[in-house]
Formats: sequence, structure tokens, C-alpha cells
Amino acid sequence: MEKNIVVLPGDGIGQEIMDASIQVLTKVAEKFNHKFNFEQYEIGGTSYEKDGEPLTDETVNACLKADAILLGAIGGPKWDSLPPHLRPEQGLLKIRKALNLYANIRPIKGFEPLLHASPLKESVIKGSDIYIVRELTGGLYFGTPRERREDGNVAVDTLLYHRNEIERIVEKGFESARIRNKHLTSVDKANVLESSRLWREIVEEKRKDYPDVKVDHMLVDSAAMKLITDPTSFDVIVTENLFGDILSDEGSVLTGSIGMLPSASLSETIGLYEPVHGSAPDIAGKGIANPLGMILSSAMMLRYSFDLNEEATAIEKAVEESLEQGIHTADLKIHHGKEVGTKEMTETVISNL
Ligand SMILES: NC(=O)C1=CN([C@@H]2O[C@H](COP(=O)(O)OP(=O)(O)OC[C@H]3O[C@@H](n4cnc5c(N)ncnc54)[C@H](O)[C@@H]3O)[C@@H](O)[C@H]2O)C=CC1
Ligand SMILES: CC(C)CC(=O)C(=O)O
Ligand SMILES: [Mg+2]
Repeated sequence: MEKNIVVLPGDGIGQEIMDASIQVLTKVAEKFNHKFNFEQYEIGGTSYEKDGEPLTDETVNACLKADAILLGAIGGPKWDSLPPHLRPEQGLLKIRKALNLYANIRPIKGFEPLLHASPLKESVIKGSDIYIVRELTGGLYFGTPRERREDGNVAVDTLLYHRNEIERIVEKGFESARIRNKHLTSVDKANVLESSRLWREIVEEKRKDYPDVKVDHMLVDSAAMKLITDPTSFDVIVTENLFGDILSDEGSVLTGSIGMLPSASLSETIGLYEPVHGSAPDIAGKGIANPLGMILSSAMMLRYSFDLNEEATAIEKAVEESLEQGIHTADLKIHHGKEVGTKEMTETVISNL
């Protein structure tokens, strides 16, 4: 098949991991007889440098026409003192909103060869397989008013959700649980937040449509604790934007590194695929970034956007095999095997494809 993929490398390690992903996809295309056309656009600080804004209409329009989008990461200290609307992060939030990417899927499943790479006990993490369904276009990141008052001494953010925004993501959570292990944990802060009480009401309404799915409600502080003390007790977690952002970085500890986690940001019609981590300014340009989160995100693209399950599995198997061979980047604290840079890690995955 032939597909047009818009690539948005972004900032920091974004370009390094995007190059890795394109190389892997090119090999997949060769092997399975597909044609993937890549068209690159700017986002984040890189876009600000070129066009004076973190996301241009040109980039949005290209994404709207694409079959799928790959995104590296945005942000960095260079742009931290810009006015809020020009910060790289606004580019990411704007593309999510413009494409209506309301469902952010973040699977957290460690690879067997990395069980000992986590600072958590192997006995605690073995068998964990978690699927976070995070709301991505509402909540604190988007609610207004969002401003400073009283000469900058008062700050306001707004956590706002409409019923329909909660309904569609909760349905996504139930649908995901139904095709997995039929256990949905809805994470909220209903003991304090009004938006969480509405969230919980909606989960209770929807559960009637999914009698085969077991439902738990869990407060987010407790969920943060359980995620690393009893990770095998979770299957699908459905939660709002900020909670999902924080819990997924925490969950990455199960896999050995934040550099391992892929994600899919989905609307009803299009998908944008991005690793969970940020632009890692502390290691950018050094050639040591872990490309596997980005590479695994491109596998998610093949599966979710193009229905190429065999090809997606081939990438995941090649990653696993590379790790079995002991090849790993420096973020994975393993004391055997061979520590390599981004380039060699990518070449190893390609050689195992
Ligand atoms: N989706 C995105 O584009 C996101 C962007 N950011 C932005 O990224 C910038 C840096 O944020 P941080 O809080 O430092 O989070 P970060 O995820 O970029 O980095 C946290 C730590 O993990 C390491 N790390 C992350 N990805 C790695 C990889 N692939 N390989 C090896 N090590 C890796 C970094 O070196 C750093 O020590 C900020 O400007 C932030 O706004 C943060 C999160 C998500
Ligand atoms: C950089 C933020 C806008 C978002 C974030 O941290 C994330 O989506 O993981
Ligand atoms: Mg995050």
C-alpha cells in the first residue's frame, strides 16, 4: 500500500529519533512491499525559529491531508522565557486540538530482557501490561480563563470538561478493556474536584453498556502509589489529561526508561504517533537518545492507522530481539550487553527486521 506520512521532528532529540523511525519504516516498506512517502514540517521551537510561531496553518493543513503523522518531541530551555502563546508546548497543544486528537493511548508493557532494568523489583513488575487511555484535548491544558491577575501575583488555570468530552474517552476506555482483560480502572480526584465527580457519574452510566467489563474507581494519588507497588493489578486505565500525563511518565519506570514508551493520539479519523517523553535537552545532539519509544510509536501507526498488524508486530519483535542481544542505549541501566548510541541501536533493530 502507499501512504503519505507527515513527520514533525520538533526540537531537542526529536530529529535524531525521527531519523531512526524513518529508517525503520523504510526497511519495513521494502520488506513488505509498501510505499511510505514522508513529508517533513516544523513544530515547536524549530517552527518558532523559522516562522515566528510554534505551529503554522501550513503544518496543520499538511497534517489534515496526511494519512498519519509522526511527531518527535518539542520544547527546550531556549524557548522557556517566550510569552506563553509562543512556547513550543503551545504548538503541540494546538495540533492536538486542531486534529481533535482526544484519545491518547499509552501502552506500558515492559520487554522481558529489560525486567531487571527497572529500579523496581522484578517480582513486582513481572507480568504487568497496562494500557492508559488519556483524555487529550480538554481539562487543565485547555480550559479558560488561563491568565495572570493582580500584577502577575495571582495565576488562574481552569479544569473544564463538557459531558460529551468525558463520554467519548470513557467509551474508548471501555472499548479498550473489552478487547483486553476486561478490567477498567477510572482514575479521578472525585473526593475534591467537581470535574471528577462528573467523570465518575459518566463512568457509572456507561458501565451499564459494558456488563462484561469490571470497573474500579481510584483516586489519582492512590493510583500513583499502586502503579508502582502493584502494577499487575491494572489493565486499562482511563483518566483525564493531566493525570494521564503524570501517571504515564511514572509508569515508564516499569519498562526501564521513559525512552521506551510509545503513544498514539487519535481522533475518529486520523492518528498522530509520538513517544511519551519530551525533547530531552540534556542529551540532545549527543547521539545517545533512545529511539525505541519513537520506533514503537511508528509500529502503533502501522497498526492503528494502516491496519498493518504483521508489519507492526515485525517492528516490535525486532526491538525485542535487539534487547535480547543485549544492545541498549545509556538511559537503560543494564550492566551487561553493549551500550550503543542512537544510530547503532537503530541499525540493530533494522538488522533484526
Ligand atoms: N510530547 C512532547 O513533545 C513533550 C515535550 N516536553 C518538553 O520537553 C522538554 C524537556 O522536558 P523534561 O521534563 O526534561 O522531560 P523529558 O522527557 O524530555 O526528559 C526527562 C529525562 O528523561 C530523559 N529522556 C527522555 N527521553 C529520552 C530518550 N528517548 N532517550 C534517553 N533519555 C531520554 C532525558 O534525558 C531527561 O533526563 C520541556 O521543554 C518539555 O516541555 C515534555 C514532555 C512531552
Ligand atoms: C509537553 C506537554 C504539552 C504535554 C506532555 O507532557 C505530554 O503530552 O506528555
Ligand atoms: Mg508528558
